[in-house]
Amino acid sequence: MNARQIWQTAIERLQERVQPNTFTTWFQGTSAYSFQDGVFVVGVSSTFAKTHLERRFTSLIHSILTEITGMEIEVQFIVARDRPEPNAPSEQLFSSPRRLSRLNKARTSPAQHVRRFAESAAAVAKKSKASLSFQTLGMGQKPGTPSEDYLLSIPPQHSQPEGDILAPPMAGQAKPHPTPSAITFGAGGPLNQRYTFDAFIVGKSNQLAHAASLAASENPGRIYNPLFLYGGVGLGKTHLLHAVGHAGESRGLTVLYVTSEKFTNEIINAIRYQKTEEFRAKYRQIDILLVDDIQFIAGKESTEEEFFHTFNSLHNANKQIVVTSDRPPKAIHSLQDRLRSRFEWGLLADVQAPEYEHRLAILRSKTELLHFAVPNPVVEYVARPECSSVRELEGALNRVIAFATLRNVPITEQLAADALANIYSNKKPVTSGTKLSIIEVIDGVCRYYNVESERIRGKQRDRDIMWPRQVAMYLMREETTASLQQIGAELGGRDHTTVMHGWEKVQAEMQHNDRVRHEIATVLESLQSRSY
Ligand SMILES: Nc1ncnc2c1ncn2[C@@H]1O[C@H](COP(=O)(O)OP(=O)(O)OP(=O)(O)O)[C@@H](O)[C@H]1O
Repeated sequence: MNARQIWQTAIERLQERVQPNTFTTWFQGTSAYSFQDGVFVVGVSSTFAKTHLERRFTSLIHSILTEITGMEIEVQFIVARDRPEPNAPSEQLFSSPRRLSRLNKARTSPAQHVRRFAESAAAVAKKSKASLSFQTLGMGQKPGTPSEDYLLSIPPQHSQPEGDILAPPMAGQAKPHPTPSAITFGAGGPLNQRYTFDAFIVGKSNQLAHAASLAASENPGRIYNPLFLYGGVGLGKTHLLHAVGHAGESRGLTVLYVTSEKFTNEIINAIRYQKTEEFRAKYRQIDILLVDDIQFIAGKESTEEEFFHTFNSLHNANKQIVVTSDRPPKAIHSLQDRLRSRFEWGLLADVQAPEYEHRLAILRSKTELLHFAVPNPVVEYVARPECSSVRELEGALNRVIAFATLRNVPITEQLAADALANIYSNKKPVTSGTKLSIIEVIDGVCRYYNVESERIRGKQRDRDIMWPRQVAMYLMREETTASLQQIGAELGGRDHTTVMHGWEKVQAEMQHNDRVRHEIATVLESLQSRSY
């Protein structure tokens, strides 16, 4: 793997671990600058971005790069315009046998691996799709006392295959021009082996989604087509999507799983290199199309257009379509009506946060899968209400087990309390930064745009006040713990859908406009520097 490929993989993992808008703000426009002698240099577009990335994301990037390469990596950032010839040395890095052997020597020792896992566990505990797998403990293992083999057997994270997503170019630099032949429309993402129906624990919160997914997998294209699964983060939508895929594959059907980002990138490249026919051929020969996070195609005209035609052609041929989203179609405001109505055509099934008993059942099943004897009081402790997403629950459990392993002590409630002290207190995880209050956001936005808070809260709809108001909505949703309703109430009694619309407007602008991205980052920076 050269530096660009490593960064491409890292970017995909970062996208899974940070909020979409955080990703857009801070990681779009970054690139692999160089990778030499264990030092990975990330090219960024401004000194401001460099400072912010260094402060907030160094440890996350470090742990992801270490996962990908299997080596301890030092991360540095450089404002890309400082040096004009990025990547030149890095391309040869892994092709040189001498370098390879040097790097192999630098490979992480088991002890380092254990330490690193413990360090990164805190970061991934809150939001991680890490698929850790664990070897069965040896016979005679004392219950509740995990062996170190457990940690040493942690494989690198489930990685996406090399896709056709190009590493994003640095700001101000010409986009890389792959030759058309370099663009491939291969298979979609791989299905995660762990995400099966058998491993999915059904409770009240996901009963409908589970039953519908099972039915769709047993009668693909015949009932519930499309199947639209929606709900909050980490609640099992992707798991169900993959489970449908596994069931389809086991019947010999052609299954394609794709994230909407990958779908979008394929379309962009297909249009750019006149490969739309190839693109269409690929998508129209499949039996089951699984698209994750469909909400991200909203507002992307060509992607929506192409998806619309793909949808129609598959649906007409009775091929199964299953999509996931973080919200129902009617709440995806910038989605074309014709797509919205097609999504509503089949079955909409939501997944909610699991209630306490359901969380207990999920945790018990996870401990069984991990072959770990975790005492009941500890399972009950981990199932505490603070962990409302299953991903968080998994992270918390992994962390408790890692703590016990590292210290070579039994898993007790006290140990769980120690392991989860940061997570189960009100502190936010390192990568999320400190949460702001909605008043701080209003004050900061007013200061930045030089407008009075009464106007932000008022009824005026002039352009000069609409934008700051929408920025306030966006930042309140992202940077505070307030609900949409609370934000609306604070902003002069507005409806939660208006807040959602404001958030989407800013989000969409940030995706297409560097200047806006920078502007929002600056407002946020000013807010955070005052709140520390
Ligand atoms: N009911 C369940 N039983 C067992 N495991 C579950 C269940 N729900 C979720 N999980 C596990 O929780 C983790 C997160 O689930 P998943 O990635 O499917 O969430 P998601 O809803 O797609 O989240 P996002 O919107 O962030 O993509 C996965 O490891 C998954 O296996």
